[in-house]
Amino acid sequence: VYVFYLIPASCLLSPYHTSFVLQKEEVEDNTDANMEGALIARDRVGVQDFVLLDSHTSETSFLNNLRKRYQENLIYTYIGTLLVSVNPYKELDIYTVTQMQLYRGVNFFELPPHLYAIADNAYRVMCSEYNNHFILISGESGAGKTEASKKILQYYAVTCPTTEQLQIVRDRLLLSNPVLEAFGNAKTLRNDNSSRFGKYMDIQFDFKGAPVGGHILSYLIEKSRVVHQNHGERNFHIFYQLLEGGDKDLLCWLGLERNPQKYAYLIQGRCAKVFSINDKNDWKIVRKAFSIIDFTEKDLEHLFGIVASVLHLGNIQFEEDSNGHAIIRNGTQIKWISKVSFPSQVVLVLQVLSPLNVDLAFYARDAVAKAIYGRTFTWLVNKINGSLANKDSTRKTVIGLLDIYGFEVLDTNSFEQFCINYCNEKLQQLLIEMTLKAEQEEYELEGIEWEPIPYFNNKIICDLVEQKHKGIISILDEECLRPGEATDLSFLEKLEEKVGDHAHFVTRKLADQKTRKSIDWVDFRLLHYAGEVTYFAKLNKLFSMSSQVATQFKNSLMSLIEILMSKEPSYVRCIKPNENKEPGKFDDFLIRHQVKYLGLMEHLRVRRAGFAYRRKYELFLQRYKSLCPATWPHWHGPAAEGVERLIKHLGYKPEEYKLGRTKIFIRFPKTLFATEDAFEIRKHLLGMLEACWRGALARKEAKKRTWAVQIIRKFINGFINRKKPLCPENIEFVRLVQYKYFMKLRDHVPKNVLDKSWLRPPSILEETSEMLKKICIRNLVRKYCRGVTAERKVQLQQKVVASAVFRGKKEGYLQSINQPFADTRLSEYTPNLLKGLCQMLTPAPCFQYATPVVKYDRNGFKARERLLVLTQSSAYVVEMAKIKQKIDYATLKGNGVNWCGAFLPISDPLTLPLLCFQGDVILHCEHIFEVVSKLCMLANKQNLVKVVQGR
Ligand SMILES: Nc1ncnc2c1ncn2[C@@H]1O[C@H](COP(=O)(O)OP(=O)(O)OP(=O)(O)O)[C@@H](O)[C@H]1O
Repeated sequence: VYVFYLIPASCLLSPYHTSFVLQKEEVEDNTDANMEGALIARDRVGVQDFVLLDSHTSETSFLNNLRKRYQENLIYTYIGTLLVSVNPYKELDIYTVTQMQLYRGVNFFELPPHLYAIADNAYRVMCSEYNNHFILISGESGAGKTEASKKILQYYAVTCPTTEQLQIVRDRLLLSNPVLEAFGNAKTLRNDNSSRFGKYMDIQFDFKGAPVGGHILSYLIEKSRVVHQNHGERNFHIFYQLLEGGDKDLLCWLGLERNPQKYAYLIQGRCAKVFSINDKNDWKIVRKAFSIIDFTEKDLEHLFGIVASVLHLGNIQFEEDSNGHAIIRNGTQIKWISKVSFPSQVVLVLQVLSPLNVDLAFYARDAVAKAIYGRTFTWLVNKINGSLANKDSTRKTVIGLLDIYGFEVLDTNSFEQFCINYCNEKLQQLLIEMTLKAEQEEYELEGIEWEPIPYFNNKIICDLVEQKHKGIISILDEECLRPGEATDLSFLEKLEEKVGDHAHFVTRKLADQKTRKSIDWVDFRLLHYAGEVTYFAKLNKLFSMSSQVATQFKNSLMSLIEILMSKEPSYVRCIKPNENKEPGKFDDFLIRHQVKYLGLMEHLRVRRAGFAYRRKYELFLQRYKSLCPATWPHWHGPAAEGVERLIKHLGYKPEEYKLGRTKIFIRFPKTLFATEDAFEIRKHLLGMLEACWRGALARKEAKKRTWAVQIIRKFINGFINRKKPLCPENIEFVRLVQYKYFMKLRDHVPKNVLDKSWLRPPSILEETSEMLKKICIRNLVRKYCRGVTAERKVQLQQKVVASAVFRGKKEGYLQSINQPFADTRLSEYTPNLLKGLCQMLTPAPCFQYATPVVKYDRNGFKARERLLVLTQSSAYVVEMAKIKQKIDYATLKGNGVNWCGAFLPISDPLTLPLLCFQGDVILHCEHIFEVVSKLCMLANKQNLVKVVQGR
């Protein structure tokens, strides 16, 4: 089938050939096309893109569409180029390598929504425009963010070009995940493998689009989990993995016991066995991953030493001495800590005697444990970055994957929720700016007048949180740094004083009568873009630390936003369908809540405010051209004009669309749906006609020649044999005939150069078939020539010369064809002569060939035994060791070597071949075809040979 590409462009001018090329594509992608067809057919549930929902978009219709699709296992839906994903909580067969190949390099909207389409689109644009991208994946805990980012990474690992060397990078990128998950993930009530940190990962690609390196940034690891876990939750996985999977010697060296129940930091949540977690197995995976991402045994010794130190720290108990100061009750843990963490010098912190009371001593112990773990996590990320780093300084493009906690609203929202929600507020702001910017840029690019889009800009809330001197974080800083004691009330008062008149800030004092009851005296409420959240502003000893963390977090968020701003965005919004991790259960209330907090309605409004649908003219025309006689089957002018004719024919009203430079913009989904419906009906009718035709053929085979069959056959034959397609329906049949022929031809192409068979084409394909035949034969000949050995090539060259000299001129030539020419005939020479020859040819004048001959005198009667020796430049007639005659090839002129069968010296003279040099030297030899061919080749004078027949 690939041979079809060899057809010269000029052939494509005829409509037949154009449709043949289209047909070819269908043939070539047959399997995928079928699969694609099946997929599309399956995905006719609701709308694949929310922008196509009925114009009065409500949260309810949004939810209905999401539910309808979810119940059919269609977990992905677009809002324009944003992907909404609902966690299926079960394995779906949509992540296979075949699926990856299906989405690879395919236009974004051509296939049903999928993560792979998002990944592929970012990758393709990156490769073609050589720019940077990021994919922002957000959603609440358990919604499927981490799974999504892993699937995208796998997609790149499978579909991007790679070399053996690059496979190491690829493996490191993939295997950094289990290590980070071991140290940064934990079982929570909402998710058995919950990421307790925000992650941004850059994948770097070289100019060929191969992944060559990476870099990870981590945000806000939840350190508090190290010392405390809520009921039913666990500490970070690594602690359990080490205890369950670590071998006996390692645990012994670390002073650890296998039973997690022995460690105070591991039993806070009283979490029973988790069935979805296999710590022992995960330990093996993590250990293997460590070796691939370049961790040495020394690194691991330090790392596990620190993990063990944290566990020992948690078991330290204090008691009061006579001065009311805390003293350590039992020194065992300290000894172990000093042993296993010695290389990291963690122990120094603890060995300082500190005059604290018991409460503060416990607090300090936990603070140290958290700090150690936090720093270890940062070290781990840096170390992984070292192994992913690409040292080569050539320019790379990147795709960043941002897996970050979504908006969080709990019963009690503390400082942590404040940071998380602030982060989401910033990311929403980024999304608005980038979407609107992109929208505006597209309008400008397309030459369409900018229409203001009504939307809520959440910049006002971001400012409320982060503005210098006036924002909540600055006020928190000031309050903690000022002299005197800061309390929750003094902080709240400061807030009321500085931001009290802000429309998105409320406290109990500022609230109206109705809302006052719902806010406590120590609370403040922010009206986020996604909804209201009431924060608990209780100040405690941790507060001053929170202030530093908030500022740090603000700064790292600013630099993250800067990183993202320089890249092209793609968005994935993950939704958790129910609280019980149950497949198939769609909890309306919970999902409505997320739709709101993920800002999906807001995004939809922004996306729909202008035009619901836009598509390149070529693609639009390609899909709908069959709906207008002027554009079907082929439109030969510019696509934009074709689309104009098409929509005029379809009766589009001016307010329903706009025509840009390269795209058509359709304002309302209903306009598009009407077009799509018409297209479907048309396709259906064509399908029926085709089925009818196929049925007729089948009946023909069964020899049931009914009246209907005959009519249809007549009809088909009529236009197949006609040179021009008359109407759109005809062309469908022509394409079918072409398809059938090419499919059959594919199985019947000649297998070798001697195979002369060729499938007879229908008359409309004669010209194409002739070209294909020529191409095919040329290819077979080329293939044959490539398989010829050097020796065989020399033989063939000699045979070609022999043919040129003797074919049709000399009897016996045809019989000799299959006898190979010898390299030389010296073996037939007598030993005495051979000896003489060796003497004579010292030094050798580039000896090429020798054969015994019989020399006759000019009268042709006296015969003498001689040797004919051919060298590079001359022929010698040799007797014993004496050169009797030397004939330079250069001296041979017209009729230089004549052939004659005239002499009759020996028993059956008519068959005896004689060689005559310019009439002077007359030789008789057995292998005349061989001798003359070699002579001609050496003398390079094949045209001087004359074959003389008769006397
Ligand atoms: N596409 C999917 N197919 C099948 N199961 C999935 C898919 N996405 C998520 N899950 C299931 O849901 C669980 C939670 O997903 P995941 O850990 O990705 O959530 P998350 O949004 O990253 O949560 P967190 O914020 O707590 O880290 C997974 O362990 C897996 O069992």
